[in-house]
Amino acid sequence: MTAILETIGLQRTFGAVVAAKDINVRIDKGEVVGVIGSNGAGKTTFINMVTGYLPPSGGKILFEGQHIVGQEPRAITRLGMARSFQVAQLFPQLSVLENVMVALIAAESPRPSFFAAYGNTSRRKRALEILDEFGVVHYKDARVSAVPQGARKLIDIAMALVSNPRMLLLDEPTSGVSVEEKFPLMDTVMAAVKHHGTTVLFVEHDMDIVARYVSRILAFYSGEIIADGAPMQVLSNERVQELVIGHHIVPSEILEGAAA
Ligand SMILES: Nc1ncnc2c1ncn2[C@@H]1O[C@H](COP(=O)(O)OP(=O)(O)OP(=O)(O)O)[C@@H](O)[C@H]1O
Repeated sequence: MTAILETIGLQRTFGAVVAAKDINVRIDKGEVVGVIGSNGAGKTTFINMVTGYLPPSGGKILFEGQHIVGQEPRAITRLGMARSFQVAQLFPQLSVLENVMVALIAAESPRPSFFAAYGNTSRRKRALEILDEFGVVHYKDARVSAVPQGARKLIDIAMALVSNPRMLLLDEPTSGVSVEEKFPLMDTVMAAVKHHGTTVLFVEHDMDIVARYVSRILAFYSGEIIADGAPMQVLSNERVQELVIGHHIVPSEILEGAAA
């Protein structure tokens, strides 16, 4: 079976800092992969390279078997790989619906025109559909700057999914979201990606979220993947507990997190 995403010998240095050291990963269609690691471990560097925002210093990246190193981020989006950012990338002065329509056009066209958003009923319909699916359609006419943080995150992720990508990368989807909002937010996102059959990879610091939503974990430390496997296996790995989580957790706590 062809992997949806494969990296071979992926490397990135910033001067003397090695942010990615020979990263070899293969992700199959339908997987939900969590990326964990302490600050500076190389998680965002990995996502930035895979989505075309940062050129690797060496190595290969294949999306559905096609080499994508050197392609622009927008070209990679059009191939079917979308992403969201740690801080939602929205136009604060535009309405929520306008933001989603801009995202749809950007995913469709090599040279998007903002004005192309208007007068196209099929795009408008699609944008409203995804806002409805994410439970935020009642904000459609609100300016993004007036929307609460949790809903803003959902809108950002809805924008990444609006073009029906086959793979979605999320950089800390629950960062800045309150404890009460984070599980409902992830439930909504996961229901949407399951419905669309989207393969997902997301960076997350919150181990409760990771334990509950992913089928596989990649643990990064100092530019390397130090563990790769099922959540139970990775979260109970001693090096991961020492270098990533910072404390010892027992398997029953992991199971509790997954079942909560
Ligand atoms: N543009 C840059 N210029 C110089 N060094 C960088 C740059 N981007 C990242 N680095 C360095 O590369 C290493 C990996 O950074 P990266 O942001 O990928 O880590 P991270 O795991 O995403 O951390 P965090 O959880 O804090 O977001 C760090 O040492 C960081 O300082």
